[in-house]
Amino acid sequence: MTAQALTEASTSKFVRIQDGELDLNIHYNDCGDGAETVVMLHGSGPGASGWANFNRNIEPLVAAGYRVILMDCPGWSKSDSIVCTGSRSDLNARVLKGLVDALDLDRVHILGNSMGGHSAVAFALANPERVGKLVLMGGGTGGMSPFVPMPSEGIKLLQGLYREPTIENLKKMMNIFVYDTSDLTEELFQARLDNMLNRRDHLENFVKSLDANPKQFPDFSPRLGEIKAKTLVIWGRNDRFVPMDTGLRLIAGIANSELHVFNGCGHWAQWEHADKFNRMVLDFLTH
Ligand SMILES: O=C(O)CCC(=O)/C=C/C=C(\O)C(=O)O
Repeated sequence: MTAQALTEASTSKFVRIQDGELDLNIHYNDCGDGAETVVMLHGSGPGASGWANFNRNIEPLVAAGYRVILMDCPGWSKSDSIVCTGSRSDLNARVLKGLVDALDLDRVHILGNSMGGHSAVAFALANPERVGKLVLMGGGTGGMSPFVPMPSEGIKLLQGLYREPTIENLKKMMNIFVYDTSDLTEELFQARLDNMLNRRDHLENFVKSLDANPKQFPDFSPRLGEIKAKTLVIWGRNDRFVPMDTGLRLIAGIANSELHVFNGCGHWAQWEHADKFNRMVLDFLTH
């Protein structure tokens, strides 16, 4: 498949993951056919999906010869819905293990945004032999910040949007989500709202999950030293969702890691600074 031919519809696939009490139909996009695979894991905002989070990053990686898999976590997009009362990071990691087993992939690089970063770290802790390199943007572990009151202003707006999914609340959240809001078109807002409202079960289950367990993303700080994978941590200097000092905790814990901070960048580095981000990731994966 050529990079130009990639669309959400033409790459859309499903897999059934059965593991203990889990029995879930999981949606993913399968792009390119390179020998090395990069899995991309999206964030936890309402209406998020692999395609929505990474649409500016897929083609450059496919063109460079990677197979790119976008997994929609349980509770998002076309994947089955779920109420999660424990660690959502570990739940996503279990589902990803099911997916890489089903696709017969021995080892994958994982690129995770926010919740996707938390889930990538959970996967690396549980399955170290299955991980090539890690790229963590605006996430990697939950936990408190010594500098920013938690939940952060962005996370409060995100949770408010789950409880009251209106276009006004969506705009309030998106307007502090990215640093430069000029790329946030009415079309983008509408597409995101449609994604959200198409799956009210996801919205309701997220709220039930939060009510049952407000700490969906545990603090992995004490275990970060176990991660041997080469890791690139990327943050936005102006991130108002997951504070930048989380990135410092990650590089303090993961020995083989480095941190890049984008100036003029909110919580969506891979979208806000896509060209430089893509070059940086390709360089990191190749060397
Ligand atoms: O609460 C956390 O630590 C994670 C928050 C998070 O995952 C937010 C992500 C939002 C998006 O990536 C999105 O809406 O696209």
